[in-house]
Amino acid sequence: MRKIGLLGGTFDPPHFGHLLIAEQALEACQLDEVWFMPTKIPPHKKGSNLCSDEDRIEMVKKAINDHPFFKLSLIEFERNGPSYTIETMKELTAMYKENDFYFIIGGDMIEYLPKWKEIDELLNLVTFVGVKRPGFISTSIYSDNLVLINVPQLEISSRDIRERLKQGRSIRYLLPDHVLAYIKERQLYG
Ligand SMILES: Nc1ncnc2c1ncn2[C@@H]1O[C@H](COP(=O)(O)OP(=O)(O)OP(=O)(O)O)[C@@H](O)[C@H]1O
Ligand SMILES: O=C(O)c1ccc[n+]([C@@H]2O[C@H](COP(=O)([O-])O)[C@@H](O)[C@H]2O)c1
Repeated sequence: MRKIGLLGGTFDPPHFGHLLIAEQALEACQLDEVWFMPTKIPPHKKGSNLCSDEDRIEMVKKAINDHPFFKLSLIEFERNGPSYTIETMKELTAMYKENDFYFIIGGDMIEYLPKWKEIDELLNLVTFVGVKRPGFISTSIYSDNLVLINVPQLEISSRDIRERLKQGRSIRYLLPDHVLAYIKERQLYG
């Protein structure tokens, strides 16, 4: 069996926090690859103004292109409606029977897992990898299907990056240079 990590996210824009947790999960869980999986419509961020699909996809490509084991999955762009993980996992487990899937989530998401669509069925299809974060609970009722890992803390978020850009402040060293150059070239978030 191949062990595949999945990092689902809005990636608006992708940043070093995403790359760090993917790398740490790869190592801690001895994964073969991590697939970055942008959401078409984030299920719990309805109504938010996202960058275009094309820009978010392009930025993820630029963020991961120098890593041999980071890949891009566009599976959620093939469906309409909110990108519920249960629907994605049903498709992925049917398509890749030789893979075991590990879904990586930040510590802020752990306590919201009970609210995810069809969570009990989802837990049969995937193991969650939760990245511990200070200030957020790191225990879960799903301890049988949730691996908790420690990673160095990076207080970087897409929201903060968007805010900084709106205010004309620097975002250097918060995300990869190629992503930064793309944001400037396309005049995103300004
Ligand atoms: N700095 C970070 N440390 C740990 N996990 C993170 C970090 N940033 C994002 N994540 C996790 O990565 C996944 C995808 O995150 P997402 O694309 O929503 O980015 P975000 O920075 O949380 O966005 P926003 O600020 O717009 O809410 C989520 O599971 C989130 O918890
Ligand atoms: O399926 C759900 O109910 C569900 C609820 C909230 C978040 N998710 C997934 O969690 C991942 C991170 O979400 P976000 O909004 O922080 O980018 C992304 O892949 C979402 O599709 C999934």
